[in-house]
Amino acid sequence: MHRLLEGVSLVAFDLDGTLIDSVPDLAVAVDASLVELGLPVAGEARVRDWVGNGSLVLMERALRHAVLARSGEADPATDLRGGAVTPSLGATDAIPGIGPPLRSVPGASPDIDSALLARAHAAFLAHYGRDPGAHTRLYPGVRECLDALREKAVPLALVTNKPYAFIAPILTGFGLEHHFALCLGGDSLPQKKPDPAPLRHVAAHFGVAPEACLMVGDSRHDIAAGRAAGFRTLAVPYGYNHGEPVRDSGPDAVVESLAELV
Ligand SMILES: O=C(O)COP(=O)(O)O
Ligand SMILES: [Mg+2]
Repeated sequence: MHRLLEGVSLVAFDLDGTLIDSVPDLAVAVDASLVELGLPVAGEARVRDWVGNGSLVLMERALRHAVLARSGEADPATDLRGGAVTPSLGATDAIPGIGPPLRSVPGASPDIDSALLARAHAAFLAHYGRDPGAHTRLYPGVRECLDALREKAVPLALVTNKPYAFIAPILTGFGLEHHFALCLGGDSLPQKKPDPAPLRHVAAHFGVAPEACLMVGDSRHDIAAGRAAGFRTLAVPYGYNHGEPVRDSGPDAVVESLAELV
């Protein structure tokens, strides 16, 4: 058993990039949505760097990239990875929602019209919802870890920024729907990670002191939320962290596989 688990009465897991490699399905849905809007596709490698702040921000990042790509200014050095999360109203013109050819400085983030973002997000939810687990896989060590924690009778919670509606179909596909006593999606509360509110909610729900709770995740948002909530924090390095090493966020420990936890 990992030292961080000593005295722990509740474990909260992140989902995407921690338990499941969901990017193949997310990328298919992002690209199908972009095609529907007449925009260039993004591809799996880019989508991997955009996951982590929920589906609306994912589509905002995808639109920013598509607008730059369409105007021939997509720049591999452009940092859209953990980029802007506040949609702003932009001019609309040729394609509804996208402004005139961008007078952008390389690396600048174009404004995205809120109506276009709403359309793109609705398209994404429809495409992804068709079969959110089709090409999604559990990471090695995950089942072993969850089964062992269940045997130890440690209550488990799932705290993801993914919309709540997708959690059950994915967990059910892996036969893991009974492992979690509580699941929160990115739309379950007004706040999502890195805000500590979802983790505080989980700790309060089970009546466990934050010091006796462990947050396990793959991104800086999980570690920041865990720390701000007073949880212990454990990171896995194989997931999605906007292309940055999650170690840089200062988790209490890092494990290569969740099997090391138990
Ligand atoms: O939907 C996302 O952006 C990522 O979800 P996660 O919080 O499970 O990593
Ligand atoms: Mg994650």
